[in-house]
Amino acid sequence: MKIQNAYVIVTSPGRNFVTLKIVTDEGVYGVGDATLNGRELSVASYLTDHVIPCLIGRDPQQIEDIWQYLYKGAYWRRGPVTMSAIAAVDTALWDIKAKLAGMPLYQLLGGKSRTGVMVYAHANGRDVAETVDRVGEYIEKGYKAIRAQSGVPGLSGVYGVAKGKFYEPATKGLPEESVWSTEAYLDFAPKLFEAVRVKHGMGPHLLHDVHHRLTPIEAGRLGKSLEPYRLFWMEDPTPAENQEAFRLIRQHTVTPVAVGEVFNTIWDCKDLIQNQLIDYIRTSVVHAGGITHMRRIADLAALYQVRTGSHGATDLSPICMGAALHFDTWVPNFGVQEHMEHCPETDEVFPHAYRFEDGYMLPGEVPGHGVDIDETLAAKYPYNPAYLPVARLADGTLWNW
Ligand SMILES: O=C(O)C(=O)C[C@H](O)[C@H](O)CO
Ligand SMILES: [Mg+2]
Repeated sequence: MKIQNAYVIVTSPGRNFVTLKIVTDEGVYGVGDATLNGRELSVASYLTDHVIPCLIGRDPQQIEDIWQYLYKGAYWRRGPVTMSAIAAVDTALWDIKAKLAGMPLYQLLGGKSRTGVMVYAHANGRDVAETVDRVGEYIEKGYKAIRAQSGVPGLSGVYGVAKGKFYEPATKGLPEESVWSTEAYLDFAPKLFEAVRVKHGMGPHLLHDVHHRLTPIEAGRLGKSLEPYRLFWMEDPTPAENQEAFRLIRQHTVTPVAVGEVFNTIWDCKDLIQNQLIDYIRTSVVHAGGITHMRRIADLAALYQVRTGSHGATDLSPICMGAALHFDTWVPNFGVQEHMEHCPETDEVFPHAYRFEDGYMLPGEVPGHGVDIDETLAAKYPYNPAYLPVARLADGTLWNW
């Protein structure tokens, strides 16, 4: 069997997505997500101009060899563009292999380790009252785990707070700018979680994303101040380039820490995991080299009782979500999966077998990862350039968004 054709589909049904389709000479095909929010066309070009010519004629069943060929063979290793491109190839090849086997992907990975994948929803509001209400709505829908984000008094355009029905940080035109104040946020965050616990009790798992905005000692203070509200995790409390920083956070708080949505390889998280500086690893199928590499990360994490909590915002396409749900169904050290609902246009372009049931998601039983792309419909939504925002302090200093 040979790879006969491969091509990239860029579409924007509600937001931009990049998809790789690999077609074999026996007619079986697979699809992989290659979306890198705000930098989409760089991955599309990396695939079209540099990767696809190397794929034609290869045996699509040699997933490991193709992964190694693309990783080692480029000489230039790692990075979000490279690893998203490799991820797209890898996801499409696993899709093909599972279709050939006539099995849902989780079976090929080793079968079910659980009956359903616990997912967390995004409750966000402009203020405490609205966020508390949103949490209530998700509890009503059956979610067992809910991330709470709220507007902070005195700050406009805080990360995680929706302008419309669907939260989407990327905007058309040049990057939007917002002003950040750590002081205002640190005073406010414990009040938000106190209000959520007072209204909804200690039952639901609560999560919170700090989105890389604090220094290590500030993160320690935040974690300590949130301890009474027993968070499931505090996410990205500080940028993770300097991994020693997490030791300092650990010295001050037992609030669990989740990191990794911007990581691309096992090398980005090796020290954090081996030194037990985090509790959840948030790497995703699309940004960390596909199923093949995610397995390596999860196996390393398992040695240190670090569990998975994969990134699953709306800029990760339904194809990534489908592949992630098969992975989550198998992976022994699963923690939780992020789930942000896609808009109806996105769902229509990417027909999928996965579904939500009472707080859990199920990957479906169709052979492959169970997600396809309707190319005719996709062609109706041309690429729409958009950027992620940037944040500045009140004096204009560029900060972490
Ligand atoms: O979902 C999350 O936890 C995020 O932090 C979302 C990111 O900001 C988003 O995926 C960036 O494209
Ligand atoms: Mg995040």
